[in-house]
Amino acid sequence: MSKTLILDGLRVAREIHQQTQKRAQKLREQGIVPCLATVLVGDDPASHTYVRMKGKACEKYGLSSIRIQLPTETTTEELVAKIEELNQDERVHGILLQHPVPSQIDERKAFETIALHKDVDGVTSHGYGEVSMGFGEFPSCTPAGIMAILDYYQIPIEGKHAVVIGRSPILGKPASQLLLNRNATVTVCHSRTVDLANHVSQADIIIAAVGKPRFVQGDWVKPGTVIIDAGYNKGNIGDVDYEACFSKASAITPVPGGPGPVTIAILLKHTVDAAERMLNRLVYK
Ligand SMILES: Nc1nc(=O)c2c([nH]1)NC[C@@H]1CN(c3ccc(C(=O)N[C@@H](CCC(=O)O)C(=O)O)cc3)C=[N+]21
Repeated sequence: MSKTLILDGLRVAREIHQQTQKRAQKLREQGIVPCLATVLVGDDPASHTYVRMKGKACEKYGLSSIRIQLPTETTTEELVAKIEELNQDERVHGILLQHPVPSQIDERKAFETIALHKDVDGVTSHGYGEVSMGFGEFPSCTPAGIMAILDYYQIPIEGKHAVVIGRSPILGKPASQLLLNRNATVTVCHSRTVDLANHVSQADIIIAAVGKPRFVQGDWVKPGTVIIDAGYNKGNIGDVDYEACFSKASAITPVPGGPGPVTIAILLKHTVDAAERMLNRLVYK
């Protein structure tokens, strides 16, 4: 068997960040500081870590960020009001509401409140719909990051059979749409799928987005498959049994160091995209 290629998310992220940093610098010279607002409800430690990483990345690459921290007992109405305020705030170009929110909150309703032009995280149904139709500007960040990894390593997508495991609104479902728009043949598997292993064994590309540690087994995988592990379980463990799948795959993302860092790079890129668009509206209006 030939050697397995490790798809290095840090390398892909670095390249995206370099471009973002240049564009952010240009914007600053024109008097606009691209700004991401992050909203975190409650005190889940993992969510705190992710949000902190997003804020730090903004700082490092020349964006500003506003961090909104709301208590665990926040109501849907309070969260919606906060998001509406950020929609109105002209300094803010992108809004990220960290998923998951505490269970008393209607998360969908909160997501839907985000103004489309600030939905850099691709969580609104409007944004998702546009992305699915093939003209959306801000696909959700992990799916966009997955595509960036495949493209960076020039992995062919057209005509390939992609099996997406998971159908969540900001990961599996939009990932399947992006792959479909690139002319992959897409199978979407989920918790009610019958004979999952059989579906997975027919994949040329596997996107693991289930949220179960080391779920995808080596003996499900056809030799030569490209494996993208988009899982982020406790302790930085992916959704793929890495050791067992590595020997079968032609290429595989590690966790950490796979789609995670690229997700953040895409989020910042989208924020700069949104800021550039606001500037263009000011100039050409
Ligand atoms: N509205 C919303 N949008 C999201 O994009 C979103 C979200 N909610 N909720 C949680 C998930 C998870 N997520 C990750 C981002 C970066 C890493 C990442 O960079 N991980 C590093 C390691 C992290 C560490 O060092 O602790 C890596 O994989 O190499 C992981 C996971 C974004 N998410």
